[in-house]
Amino acid sequence: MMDNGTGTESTGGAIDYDILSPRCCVRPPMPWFGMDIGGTLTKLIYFEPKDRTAQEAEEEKETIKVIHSYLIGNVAYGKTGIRDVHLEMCNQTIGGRTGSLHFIRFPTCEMSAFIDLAKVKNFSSLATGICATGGGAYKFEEEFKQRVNLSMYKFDELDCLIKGIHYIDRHNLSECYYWKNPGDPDTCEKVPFDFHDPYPYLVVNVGSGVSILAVRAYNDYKRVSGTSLGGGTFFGLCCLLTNCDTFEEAIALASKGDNTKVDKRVKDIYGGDYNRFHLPGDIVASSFGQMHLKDKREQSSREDLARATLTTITNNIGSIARMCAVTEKIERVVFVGNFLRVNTISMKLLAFAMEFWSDGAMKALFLEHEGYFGAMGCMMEYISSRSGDSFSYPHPDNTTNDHCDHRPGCMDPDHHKSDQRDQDHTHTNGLG
Ligand SMILES: Nc1ncnc2c1ncn2[C@@H]1O[C@H](COP(=O)(O)OP(=O)(O)OP(=O)(O)O)[C@@H](O)[C@H]1O
Ligand SMILES: CC(C)(CO)[C@@H](O)C(=O)NCCC(=O)O
Repeated sequence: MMDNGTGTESTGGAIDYDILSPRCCVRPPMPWFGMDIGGTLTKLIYFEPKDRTAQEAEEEKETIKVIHSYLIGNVAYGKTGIRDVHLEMCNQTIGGRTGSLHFIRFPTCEMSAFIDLAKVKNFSSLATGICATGGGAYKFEEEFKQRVNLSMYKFDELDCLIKGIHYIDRHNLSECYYWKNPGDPDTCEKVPFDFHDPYPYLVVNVGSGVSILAVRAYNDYKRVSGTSLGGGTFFGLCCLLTNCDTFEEAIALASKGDNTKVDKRVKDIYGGDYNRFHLPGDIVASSFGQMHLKDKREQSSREDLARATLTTITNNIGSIARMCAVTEKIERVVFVGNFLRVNTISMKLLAFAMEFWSDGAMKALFLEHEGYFGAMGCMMEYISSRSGDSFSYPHPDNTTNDHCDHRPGCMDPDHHKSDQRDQDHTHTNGLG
């Protein structure tokens, strides 16, 4: 039997709830995390409750205090863990508790150090398990069990992705944006986009690999395609070609490079435009198409190679996304995933390509929390699954800040009883 941090004891895999505290009676005990263990990066969201009474704060277990001050007192953890402070979301009401969401990431190859940390911080005295999504939730399940006696509460990564997008978009007014005039460096600007009525839309999740989903309603999506040429390919090829070490370095190199020294453009082949099929001379006809020539190889710098790699991967993703959008008859395409982190080059390229190749019919949209939606959805799934129903995840159409008479981001069940009925109705063939 294990103490689960609520003052009750759990008798198996499931977490018990403190029935003595009405505020906690149907909610999992703190701390609340959502974790997305991806092929390259692990994303961790931590919910920091801000509504504790003085007595609750005092009675809080020492382990919770230690974990809390470690996470909130730092912005860097070890050599590679980072808290993205600029993404923090304050005044969020989730599962009846109000607090802040903190966004943390570290390379998945450091999972062993993370497990060590969970051991040192005595996490298993608080909970019998950890909720996780992404491939790593499966891959590392055994290791978590063996080394820290924590079970994995696993949730599907694409369910979590969609749920996370819906949650964060509804609770951060400036989440969604597009690039206006993406082809013109002088006038190009980031413009907020009202994603209030989003359906249907395509999600292109550019992580290590790429998954493309068509989302037709709150509880209706399918994975329509994918490609293994994703963010991992860019980063991997860039390391090989330029000997860079970090993603940030790869992007910095690309920002100073010129892909036309590496690629073959239409005008390198035609001497100008290929008018009959409306192919302007400036577009890439063949990625890396000049690199069979020794002198061109010698003239191309690390920066040029990084830029060409970024352009190649980005254009390929844009092209597949556009074909999926045509097939699915969808005009709004939302690009997410950490490949887009600090990567305005790719965002503008995608925005330009989508507009150009669709004659202005399609729009590329972007979200500020880029790679964190899976982890967010995971936290939502966890809270709703552990509370025995889905009260904490009401239908988003009824929970926008506009519709809620209560606090922004309010997800208090008492405030949304009628929303709940809507959701119960629609959830039967839901995402899960
Ligand atoms: N600090 C970073 N370290 C490594 N890669 C980074 C970093 N920042 C951005 N990236 C890019 O983000 C990609 C990973 O994105 P993301 O975290 O969305 O995917 P993932 O969950 O690891 O992968 P998958 O979903 O395919 O399992 C990397 O392949 C790289 O292109
Ligand atoms: C395998 C996943 C889903 C892991 O997140 C992702 O990396 C992906 O969608 N890769 C592309 C696989 C494909 O070729 O469809």
